[in-house]
Amino acid sequence: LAVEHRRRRGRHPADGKDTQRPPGPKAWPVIGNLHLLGEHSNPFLAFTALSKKYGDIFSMVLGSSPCVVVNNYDLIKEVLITKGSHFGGRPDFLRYHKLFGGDRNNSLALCDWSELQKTRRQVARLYCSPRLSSLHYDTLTRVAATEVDHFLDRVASMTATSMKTTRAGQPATVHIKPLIQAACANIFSGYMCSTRFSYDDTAFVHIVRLFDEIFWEINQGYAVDFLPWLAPCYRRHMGKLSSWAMEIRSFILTRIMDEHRRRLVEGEDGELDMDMARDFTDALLIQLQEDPHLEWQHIIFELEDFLGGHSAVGNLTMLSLAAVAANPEVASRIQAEVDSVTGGTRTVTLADRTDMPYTEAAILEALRVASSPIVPHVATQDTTIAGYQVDKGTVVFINNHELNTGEAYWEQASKFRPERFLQTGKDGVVQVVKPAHFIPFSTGKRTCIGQRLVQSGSFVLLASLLQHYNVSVDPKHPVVTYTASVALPPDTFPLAFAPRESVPAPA
Ligand code: HEM
Repeated sequence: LAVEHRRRRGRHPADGKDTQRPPGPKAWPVIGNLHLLGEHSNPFLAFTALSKKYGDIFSMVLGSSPCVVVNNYDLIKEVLITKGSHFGGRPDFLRYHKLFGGDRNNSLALCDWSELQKTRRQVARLYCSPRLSSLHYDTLTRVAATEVDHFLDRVASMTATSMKTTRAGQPATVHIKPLIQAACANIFSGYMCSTRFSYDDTAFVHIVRLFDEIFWEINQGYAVDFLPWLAPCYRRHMGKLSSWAMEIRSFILTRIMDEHRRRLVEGEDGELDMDMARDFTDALLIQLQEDPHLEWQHIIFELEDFLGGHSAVGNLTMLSLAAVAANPEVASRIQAEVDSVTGGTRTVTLADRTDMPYTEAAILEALRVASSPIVPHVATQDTTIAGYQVDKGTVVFINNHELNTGEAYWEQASKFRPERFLQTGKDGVVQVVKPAHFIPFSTGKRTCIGQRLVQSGSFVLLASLLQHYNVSVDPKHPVVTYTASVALPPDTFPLAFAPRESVPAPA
């Protein structure tokens, strides 16, 4: 009752006048409005339905947590940009702590905003947002090219094996997702840690699988997030999360960190400086020496966090591939683009990306349709949105699903149409243009750091696959995707592959 009462009226933090809280459904004892989310297959569909009744900003109570949901672009901008500094916190979900050694502040994405996070973010940005034509971008291009060769070799052998059991002339059914995940993991570890693992290295394959399990897991919503007293019922589940994360950390320590430390820190007598950093891992170790506020566990978790980003890229690549397989005209246009850029004489590389706007647009379209959620923000002070009072500690949900799929924002929103992101300039050059309301990586002070890596990794894998194969949906294995999620389960649908004729053999 107290929550309900506080929710209805309050004092404006700045001027002390009575200010209205956003309208919203009446909360039940104990569960608040959680049941309303259960009425739809996905919370974002529930948000959109509730916004029709209560307006574009409304409040609700989940368990005992006061929440506000914003549903249009202007309100979203107010939260993320104009008042970004009022909404820099993250919710305190038990699962988030379990994944990061008992403290979610070990994770850059799930921590509350602080000076320490600002410093960690600066180094991460340098490596994880490599600028075009920078040395880091050159390294990424080289690493990705090496990986694509290994990847295509393995796809060729998987396709050949599958074809032995397929009728002549039929495409091969291939469970491609684990291989895509492994290739992405290698692009990330090659770029961030100067280390590549064999696809036959069972410990590596296992860790890639665990990362994918965690990515799927972190994209689910659980009642225990808002009803922490349910924790005893989730004990086994939480234990599983902790043990996955511990296994990953131990792999990173023994297979990556130890070598870097031996080479860099223990091998040097004098001062270390950033110029000596060969890669992101070195940079973290040097930062640890330089910054008294940083501790060993911070950099281990940071590396784990960023290496784990490969899972998101792999899932997006798989979704893009599935969307292209289901839309053969899109596949043909990508193939025409890649053939024209490479002249059919070499395998596509990351350097071709700027000349392949249609392929880039297809990946953006996959991102739009998938509509990956923006991590909830939390008000770090008493403040307002659109004049409504919002108390410190309120969880703010950003309904970007409406932004990505609403008819108000997109023509033929339900269709997969990459060309919606293309514009021909006066000089006749076709360019990728993103409307301002398209913010798949969010915007403002907590915007995604990994977007360049995302676009690079998914581009090079999607383009090289389509360069060498016609990919289609296997009628026996329909494509199943999930609303408002870029995540697919680790065991997901296979796709059908038929080698194209007259394309260059992988090096
Ligand atoms: C499909 C791929 C990805 C999508 C759609 C995506 C999207 C997002 C979104 C929506 C946020 C939340 C921003 C906010 O709360 O306002 C975020 C945060 C973040 N992302 Fe990504 N991301 C992807 C991949 C990656 C990768 C590959 C990395 C790292 C290599 C990464 C690193 C981060 C970090 C560190 C944050 C937290 C920033 C902060 O809270 O200060 N992301 N991402």
